[in-house]
Amino acid sequence: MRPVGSKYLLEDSLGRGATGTVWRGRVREDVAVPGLQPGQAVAIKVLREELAADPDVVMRFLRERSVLLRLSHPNIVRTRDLVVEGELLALVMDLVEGPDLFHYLRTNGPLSPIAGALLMAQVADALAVSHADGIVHRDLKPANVLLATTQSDGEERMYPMLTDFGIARLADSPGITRTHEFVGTPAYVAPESADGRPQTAAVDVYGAGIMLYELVTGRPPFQGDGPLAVLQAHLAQEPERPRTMPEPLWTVIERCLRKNPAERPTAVSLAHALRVVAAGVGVHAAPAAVDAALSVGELLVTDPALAAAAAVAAAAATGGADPTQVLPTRGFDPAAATQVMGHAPTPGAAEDRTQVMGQPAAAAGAADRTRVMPPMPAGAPGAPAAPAAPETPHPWQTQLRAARDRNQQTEIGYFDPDELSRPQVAPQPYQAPRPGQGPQQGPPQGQRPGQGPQGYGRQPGNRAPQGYGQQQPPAGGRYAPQGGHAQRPPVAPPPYQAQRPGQGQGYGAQPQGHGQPQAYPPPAPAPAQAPQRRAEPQPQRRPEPPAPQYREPEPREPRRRSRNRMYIPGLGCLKGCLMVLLILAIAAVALWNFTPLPHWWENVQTWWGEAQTWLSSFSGSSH
Ligand SMILES: Nc1ncnc2c1ncn2[C@@H]1O[C@H](COP(=O)(O)OP(=O)(O)OP(=O)(O)O)[C@@H](O)[C@H]1O
Repeated sequence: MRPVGSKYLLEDSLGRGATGTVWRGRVREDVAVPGLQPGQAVAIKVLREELAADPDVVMRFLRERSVLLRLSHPNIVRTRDLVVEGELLALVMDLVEGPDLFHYLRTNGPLSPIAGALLMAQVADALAVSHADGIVHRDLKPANVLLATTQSDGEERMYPMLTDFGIARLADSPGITRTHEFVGTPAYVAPESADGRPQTAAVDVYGAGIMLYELVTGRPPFQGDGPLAVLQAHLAQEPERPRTMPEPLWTVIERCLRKNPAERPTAVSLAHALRVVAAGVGVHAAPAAVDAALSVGELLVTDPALAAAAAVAAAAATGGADPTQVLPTRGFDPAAATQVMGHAPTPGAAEDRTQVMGQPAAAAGAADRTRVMPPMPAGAPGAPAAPAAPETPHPWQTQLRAARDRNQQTEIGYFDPDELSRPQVAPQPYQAPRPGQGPQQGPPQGQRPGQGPQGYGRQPGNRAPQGYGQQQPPAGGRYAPQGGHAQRPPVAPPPYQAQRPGQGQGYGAQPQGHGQPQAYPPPAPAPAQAPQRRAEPQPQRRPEPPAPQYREPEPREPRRRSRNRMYIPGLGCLKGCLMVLLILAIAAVALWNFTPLPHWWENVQTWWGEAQTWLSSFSGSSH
């Protein structure tokens, strides 16, 4: 066991992320740590050496120590200690024995709308508490939600615990991420983060919206063939409502995914709204609950401070007001949050920001997991006309790339400066499933099967194309979110699914006339493109075989000679012969000296002499 600092021992590695390695550890038996028992098991995140070596990160680490330590909520993994010793920075956290949501989804597939809403309601609770304390998570994603287990009524139940609070902020050091870079996870990155605007609590709400979408559909709403395309989509594309998404849930998601941060709901109202949705979309929902769910939009309250800030920003854009005033000051400390983003609203940074904002930073984008975005290259659309200097990869980027190689969850976004000037292929919109095909079956258009980001595009084989009716509650019904929902029955499909004619077998299989009102009209049809394409099938043209082309025979490689300049023809053979002769000579000497051969030779000579004598005497007597 390796010691960490003077109080902890590392046991085994639990996993490695972009910012460090998480270890299962233990408090030393002979020390006292407030809130922890001697010998207690803990999780220790040892930050990467590059972070520990950065004075800016160390300073921030120390400065935020008290904030991180006091952040306490049932759905937040508690940080117990921060270790700063020599070249080592580590966070000591409560150990959560359970999978993270990323791996859970990969193994079990998407959640039902009710389970997804209830799970995210608890995540939103955690966000509300942290936002009230001035902490923006900034890297919300399934990998940062651990599923803890608790016993209730003799049954194991799972509930989410948000981890990695403040890590993205710690890692975002000017010394590590240069101008125009950010630490984040592209699939979950808010548009304002993507283009370098100040990041407020609204970035977490955006991340929550992406996660919610992913939880119930199995894939994030914005995808693309690479980081650039994904970030572009965040900035420019509107999310598509999947056909099977219940309307109230879609209302919530759509509001969270607004491009304008001021239009997103607060985390508090999000948590409340999600519980209302969960109560009103089930087949057994009471009519009043169904009505409440349909009016969920009214519960989603925006932050007036953000709205005011947006107004100031708009004024600044037109009249040149001080953009630093854009930041809201209520509820959390956005200035602090912004200052550590590497896009601080200092005059210099503001200049930088203008440059970044001109960039379709989507264009600078990334596809997944924690990623450090490289600086915006000169020559990109909107970039200042600066002399293009070849950039060597920042050590942090190299480290992150290595981390990506080790851990699928982490990717680094390098992009070729030329790539920015090339038009990006926008990801195809959500393609409606064919009749009889499940809403989530198969990857989106333009994506090969099994190619979905982090494998989410792939649906587990146990989910036939039957809509939510096929979706199991997590852990085979084990997941029962806290807060009075623990005893909910397994999720059943919402009424509208059961009553839709002409759908896959799952719909027909639902009991009819169960006394529930049809809560929601069928969702709006899928984008016009897809049905049109199906309704008017174009004659498929067979691709013409390529014309046979004459290919020059490749010149033969010159024969390789030995490095020995003196080449004697036949020397190889001669050497072999000499070797054989030598071996034969040695064998002959050995035979002569170490066998009775000389004696036999003497006998042979004697017999030969006798034979000659006998022959001569025989011939003499015959004459
Ligand atoms: N408190 C904890 N208790 C138990 N396991 C944990 C804890 N914190 C993290 N882990 C596990 O450690 C592994 C690495 O966590 P980490 O946060 O470094 O990874 P990540 O979120 O995938 O990476 P990153 O966000 O840096 O890209 C994950 O598999 C996670 O489940």
